[in-house]
Amino acid sequence: MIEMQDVWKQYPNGTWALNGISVRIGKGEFVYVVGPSGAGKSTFIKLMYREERPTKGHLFVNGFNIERLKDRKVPLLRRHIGVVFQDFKLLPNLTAAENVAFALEVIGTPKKYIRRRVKDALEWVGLADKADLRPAQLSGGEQQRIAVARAIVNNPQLIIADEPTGNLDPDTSWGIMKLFQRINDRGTTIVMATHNREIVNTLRKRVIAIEAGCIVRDEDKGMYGYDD
Ligand SMILES: Nc1ncnc2c1ncn2[C@@H]1O[C@H](COP(=O)(O)OP(=O)(O)OP(=O)(O)O)[C@@H](O)[C@H]1O
Repeated sequence: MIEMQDVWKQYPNGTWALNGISVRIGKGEFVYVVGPSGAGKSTFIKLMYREERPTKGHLFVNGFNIERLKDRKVPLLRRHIGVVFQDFKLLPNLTAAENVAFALEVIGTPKKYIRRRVKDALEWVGLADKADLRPAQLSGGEQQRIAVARAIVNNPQLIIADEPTGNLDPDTSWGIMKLFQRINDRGTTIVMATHNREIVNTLRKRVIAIEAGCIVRDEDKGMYGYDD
């Protein structure tokens, strides 16, 4: 599903964020990406949905060769990937339902399918009754549930999450993790960067630790392993 072969990433200002990453993540895996601030976790994740391009090395995601992927083909890649962010990134002027629908509109889903699928996704995250509210009228946890609905509405093979519980209190965070667990139970691969020690040490999964742009640990049912 994801294969990185000696991937390096340098930003235009000269910073090397990744220094030779090789890793394979199989279909249906649930992987936490951990490491100190500035270690390269977000960069690692951004390469997977072609938000950033590798400077050197080979990277394949869902059968797409990311280094060779033309800009106009990026939507084809993203059709099979759902992304969840720390700050939700919902569009403020759209309702919850419209935010979820937008993800289908941009990939050209026929209108007649959109309404049903949005309704199913909102029911799935338990927020069918908030469909007509705007993000500002929702709690942080509810906004993140809407973001999860948006990520899964197209039934992607891969969910990428960058600190999805970073802005949430512990109880709300566990609610979001239950959703991720259910998504993974359906066979969807999950890659999640996190600083949440309690979640990593309780809901045990594969742990990839990145430090200074290198993978320093890769364990099945691993632990968080940092004091921050
Ligand atoms: N757009 C950018 N331009 C220049 N440097 C960047 C850019 N994005 C990230 N970096 C640098 O690349 C390195 C890795 O950053 P990255 O955001 O991947 O780390 P991180 O592990 O996700 O950190 P955090 O846990 O704080 O989110 C850092 O030194 C950072 O300053």
